[in-house]
Amino acid sequence: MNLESIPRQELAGILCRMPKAELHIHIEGSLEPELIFALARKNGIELAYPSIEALRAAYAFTDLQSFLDIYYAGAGVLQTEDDFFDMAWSYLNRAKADNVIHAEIFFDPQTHTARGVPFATVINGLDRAVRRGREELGLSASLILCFLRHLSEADAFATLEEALPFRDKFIGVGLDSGERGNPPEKFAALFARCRELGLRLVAHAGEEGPASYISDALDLLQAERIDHGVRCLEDPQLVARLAAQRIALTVCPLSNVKLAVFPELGHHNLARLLAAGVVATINSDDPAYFGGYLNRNFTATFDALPELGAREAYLLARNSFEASFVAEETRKEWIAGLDAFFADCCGGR
Ligand SMILES: Nc1ncnc2[nH]cnc12
Ligand SMILES: [Zn+2]
Repeated sequence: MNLESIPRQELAGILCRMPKAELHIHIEGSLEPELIFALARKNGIELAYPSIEALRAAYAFTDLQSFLDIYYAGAGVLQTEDDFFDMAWSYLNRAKADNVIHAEIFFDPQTHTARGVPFATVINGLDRAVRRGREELGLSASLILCFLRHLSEADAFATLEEALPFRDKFIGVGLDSGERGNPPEKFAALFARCRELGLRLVAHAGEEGPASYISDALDLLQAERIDHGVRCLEDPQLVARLAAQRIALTVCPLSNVKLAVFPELGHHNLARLLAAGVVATINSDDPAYFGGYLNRNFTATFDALPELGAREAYLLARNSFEASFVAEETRKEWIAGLDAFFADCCGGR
C-alpha cells in the first residue's frame, strides 16, 4: 500500500469516508442549542438566553472554566429518561454520518444527580440509545462514567455506589471537569477501587494542567488512556514513555483552540506527537460547543497542518481502533477493514 501516492486533494474525502472510532466525546457536549431550547420548553425551564442565536453567541470561551460554566448550565434542561435518550440518539446518528463505527461515550452523572435527577434516569436513557444504535445503525458504542474532579473524592465514591447496580451498562470510568488545582492524586483511592471492580480507566490530564498530571494519572490512577494529554511535549521523558508503552492520547483539536490551549489550529502539536511515535487519536470532545463533529475535527486539522498526509490519516484511524476498549479480535477485524479501505484508495497507484 503506497499511501504517499494519494494526492492531497483526495485527502478530505478520505478523512470523511474512512472508518474510525471516537474515544473522547462528552454526551452532554453534544447537546445542540436547538435541543437545549426544545427541552427547556418541554420541561418548563427558563434559560438565561432569550434565543438560540443568543446562546450560540455566548460560546466564546477564554479557557476551560469559562466553557464548563455554560456547559453545566446547558445540561440543566435534561430531566427525563427520554431527554437523555434523545441527546444520545442524536449524537449516534451524527457519528454514523461521519463514518464512526465505534464510540466510547463519556457521561457526567454528578451534573444530573446534584439537580435531583436519579442516576437510573440518566443511564437508562443513554443505554437505550446505545443499544438502539447497535441494532439500527450498526454502530458499536459503550458508556464511560466520568467523575467531576472539582468535587470531592467522597462525592465520587457515593456516585460509584449509585452506579454499581447498573454495572453492566458502562465499561469504565474517567475523570473530567476543571483540571487546575484538582490533581490525579485527589482520586487515587477511588480509581484503585474502580480497578478492583474491573472497570476500564481513563483520565483527562495535560489539557490545561501540567505534564506531571499525565505522569500522575498513569502512576497514581493507573489510567490506561489519557484524554487530551497534549502538554506531554513539555516533558521529553514522558513522551518517550507514552510512545514505548503505547499509551494512547485522545486529542481534541477544535476543543483545544476554542479553550485557548493553542492559539490556532496551525499551532497544534498533533503532527509532532505522531512524529514522536505517540498513539494519538482525533476526537470531538464537546462538538455542539466547539464547532464540529469528528470529520470536521479531522478536515480542519489536516487543512491547518501540512505535515499531515495520507499516512497520518491511516495512522489516526488505526490508532483509534487500537486504543479502543473492545476485544482484540474485533480490533483486528476493524483494522483489516481499514487496510482494505486504504488499499482501495491507493487503487493501482
Ligand atoms: N474539555 C474538557 N475538559 C474537562 N472536562 C470536560 N468536560 C467536558 N469537556 C471537558
Ligand atoms: Zn473532554
